[in-house]
Amino acid sequence: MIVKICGIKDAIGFDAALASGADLLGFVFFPASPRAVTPAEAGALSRRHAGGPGRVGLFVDPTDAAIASVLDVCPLDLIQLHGEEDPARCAAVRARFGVPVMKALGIAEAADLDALAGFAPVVDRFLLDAKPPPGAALPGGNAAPFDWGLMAGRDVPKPWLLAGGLTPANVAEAIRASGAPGVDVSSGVERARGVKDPRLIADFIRAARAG
Ligand SMILES: O=C(O)c1ccccc1NCC(=O)[C@H](O)[C@H](O)COP(=O)(O)O
Repeated sequence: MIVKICGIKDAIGFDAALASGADLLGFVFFPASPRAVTPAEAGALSRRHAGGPGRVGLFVDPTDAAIASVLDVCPLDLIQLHGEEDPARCAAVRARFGVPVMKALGIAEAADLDALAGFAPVVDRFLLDAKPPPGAALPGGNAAPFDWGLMAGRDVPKPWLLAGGLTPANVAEAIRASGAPGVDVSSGVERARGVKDPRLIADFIRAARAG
């Protein structure tokens, strides 16, 4: 069970995710987010510990220059594309930077899963998330779940993470209902928007692994 803790922006969150055994840590490079970090801040956090969890850089329709400005100071193990990037853009990012790409797709109904086939040849992972609720200011990180049953028995063509509204209380059921091989969380391990809670991070990872 792969666990990604997204929206790490300070040493408390970083150290808690590390201590609790997270596999992946997400840094949000989207200035409008309450979880946003600068490239330099992410680089400094990364240097707190050599090795350990994989570093994921989350971008929303980034320019090449925006990605390069992060990679200059913060090595990434995975680039998460969480905007309207199409397969050609995913392929271009992957080829230009030589970093594996995880494409986030919003899911509300079974037909949304048809998009997976077009992306599969040019990405390394999928993050399957809820679509943003109407009026949401952010394209992700909205504490909104989708119908996990849509994933039951689905053959997803690449490794994938389930996201959207997961919490320590519901993650085990979400894994059971969806068959997900990995999970991603942000809001569900926060005590206030953008503020990670070490106890909730530990509880979430324990519940995901126990499920
Ligand atoms: O978390 C953000 O602030 C964010 C901003 C812009 C695009 C995506 C964002 N988050 C994406 C994630 O990977 C979240 O972890 C995922 O959407 C789940 O979020 P949550 O429902 O809050 O657990």
